[in-house]
Amino acid sequence: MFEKTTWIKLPRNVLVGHGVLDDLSAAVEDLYLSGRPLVVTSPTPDGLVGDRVRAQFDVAGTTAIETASFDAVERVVDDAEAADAGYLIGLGGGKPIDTAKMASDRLGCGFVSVPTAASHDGIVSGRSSIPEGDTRHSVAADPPLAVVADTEILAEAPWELTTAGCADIISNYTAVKDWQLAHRLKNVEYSEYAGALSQMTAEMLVESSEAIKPGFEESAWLVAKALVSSGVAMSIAGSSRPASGAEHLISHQLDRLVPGAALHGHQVGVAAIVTEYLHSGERGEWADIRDALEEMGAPTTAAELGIDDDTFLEALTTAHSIRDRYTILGDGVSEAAALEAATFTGVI
Ligand SMILES: NC(=O)C1=CN([C@@H]2O[C@H](COP(=O)(O)OP(=O)(O)OC[C@H]3O[C@@H](n4cnc5c(N)ncnc54)[C@H](OP(=O)(O)O)[C@@H]3O)[C@@H](O)[C@H]2O)C=CC1
Ligand SMILES: O=C(CO)COP(=O)(O)O
Ligand SMILES: [Zn+2]
Repeated sequence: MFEKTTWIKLPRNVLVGHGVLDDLSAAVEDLYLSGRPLVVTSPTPDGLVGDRVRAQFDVAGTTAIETASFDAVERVVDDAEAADAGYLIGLGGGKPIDTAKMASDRLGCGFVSVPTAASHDGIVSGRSSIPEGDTRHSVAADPPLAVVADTEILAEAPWELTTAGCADIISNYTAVKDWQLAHRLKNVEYSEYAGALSQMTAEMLVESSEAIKPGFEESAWLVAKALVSSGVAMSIAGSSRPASGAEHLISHQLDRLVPGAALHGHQVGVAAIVTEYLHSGERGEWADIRDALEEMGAPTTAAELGIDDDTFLEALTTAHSIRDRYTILGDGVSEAAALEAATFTGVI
């Protein structure tokens, strides 16, 4: 008997464009959700657009979180239960969106993603990435039922948040290579559809790089569309594999070693330069990745991340151990090989 089953969960309504925040209630109404929403946000987004969101609903309340943590998830769950909320609206960057995503999974209720920064592809994905002590849990959760990405708001956010989103997408190149490698060496299941979509998303963004400049709302639109596409690739795969390989392991390890040093997307971008070198050597495409990041104004060195060389090297040599995910890091990169890769590529 043929036993393979595919279950792909995708957002139903995706709105990307100028002023679409004011269409949030219409996008939600179209989902036939019942009950009142709890708005899950953080201080800056709440101050910027919280009232514009609340004005559209009879809200059950607002929970503002400072950091993404399991405690924050618990707080949201408690607040939602106390207020008898019917669904959650995650409003802000990755912190409140991931927290709302995981809390909605715990509550068994719907969740709507309203990003105020185009900073990474978690705004659309069915993964929640929550740090706890020394580890970072990437937990499967349902993707948002709707995504409402107002390009006017995204374009007004600090430019570095947008370049972080670009770098998160560019890192799809190396993530797909790692996934293919794991498929060949470890028989890890590989989805041609998800791999192709993820790679194409990175290619299209790089081809548009000249149009990605601060002060242009079209830039926010291009990046937001790429983030949606990358999130869909993860949904098709049922894992973050299409968008998270060795470069993400290194970034997660940096989060442990130097929490808050740099944005997620910027860290994975710099790490991707090195992992591309590990994949394809001196004449490989690592310089193309570096040039694309540079063109978009994203960091290309550890120093530009605000991270010292030794810490970067420590992350590079230890990242393989933080998660059961086979990548080009194999069972560990030696100190000498790490130094060679990072210096040859100019990352340190
Ligand atoms: N699920 C997934 O697949 C992924 C999840 N993540 C997770 O996302 C988190 C990081 O997300 P990221 O978005 O980078 O970080 P944050 O949510 O911390 O946002 C970054 C900063 O930008 C501020 N901010 C947000 N929107 C605006 C705006 N419009 N204008 C001005 N400032 C703004 C935030 O303010 P404030 O401090 O008030 O919040 C914060 O200081 C991490 O926890 C990471 O694990 C990352 C990648 C993928
Ligand atoms: O950041 C991500 C994809 O860009 C999610 O990846 P993780 O599963 O490594 O948290
Ligand atoms: Zn990422």
